[in-house]
Amino acid sequence: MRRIGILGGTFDPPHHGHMVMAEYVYNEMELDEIWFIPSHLPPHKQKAAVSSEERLQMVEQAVAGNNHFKVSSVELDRKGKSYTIDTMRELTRSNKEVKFYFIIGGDMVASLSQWHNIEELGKLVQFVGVTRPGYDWDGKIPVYHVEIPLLEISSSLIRERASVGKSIRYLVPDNVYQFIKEHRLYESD
Ligand SMILES: Nc1ncnc2c1ncn2[C@@H]1O[C@H](COP(=O)(O)OP(=O)(O)OP(=O)(O)O)[C@@H](O)[C@H]1O
Ligand SMILES: O=C(O)c1ccc[n+]([C@@H]2O[C@H](COP(=O)([O-])O)[C@@H](O)[C@H]2O)c1
Repeated sequence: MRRIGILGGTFDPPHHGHMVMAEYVYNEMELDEIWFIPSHLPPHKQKAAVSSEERLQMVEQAVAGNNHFKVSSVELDRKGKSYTIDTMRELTRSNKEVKFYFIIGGDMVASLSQWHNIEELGKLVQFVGVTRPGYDWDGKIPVYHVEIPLLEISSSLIRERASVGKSIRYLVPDNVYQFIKEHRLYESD
């Protein structure tokens, strides 16, 4: 049975926090691949600042050169709100011989119980929470923990810095940095 990690996100833009968490979980959980899945409309967040197409292209740039990182456009193709249950129903139907691990940041672990159809989702995937040492979780849905070096990088930080003309170099993979500059993303008008 293949073991696939899923990293869903808005990726507005993708940054080194995403890359480190994906690589650590790949390594620590002995997975075969990690699939990055950009949301079309994030379920519990404001609409992304840039288009789905631009976010998809940035994620493709971010994973380029890593053979075990792949990108799936399943949520962008489905349109509408990107509930994880819909995505995982679709992926488990079309990948019978795969065990899926859904990777989330430590900040999301506590709100897991509010996810759409969480009971069913918990049967389709094994959740993996990427957390700081000592993070406690006593919810109903079991979550494996993988510790990563704490990286206080977020897409919001990057959007904020770019909008006031500050450098975002080294917060994102270099080709994502080049893409953002070329397309003048996140600049204020
Ligand atoms: N620096 C980080 N360390 C650990 N997990 C992270 C980090 N940044 C993002 N994540 C996790 O990656 C997943 C996708 O995140 P997302 O694309 O929404 O980026 P974000 O940086 O959290 O965005 P925003 O700042 O716009 O809210 C989520 O599960 C989130 O918790
Ligand atoms: O399905 C849900 O109810 C749900 C609620 C919150 C977040 N998620 C998923 O969690 C992933 C990270 O979310 P976000 O908001 O940080 O981009 C992304 O794949 C979302 O679709 C899913």
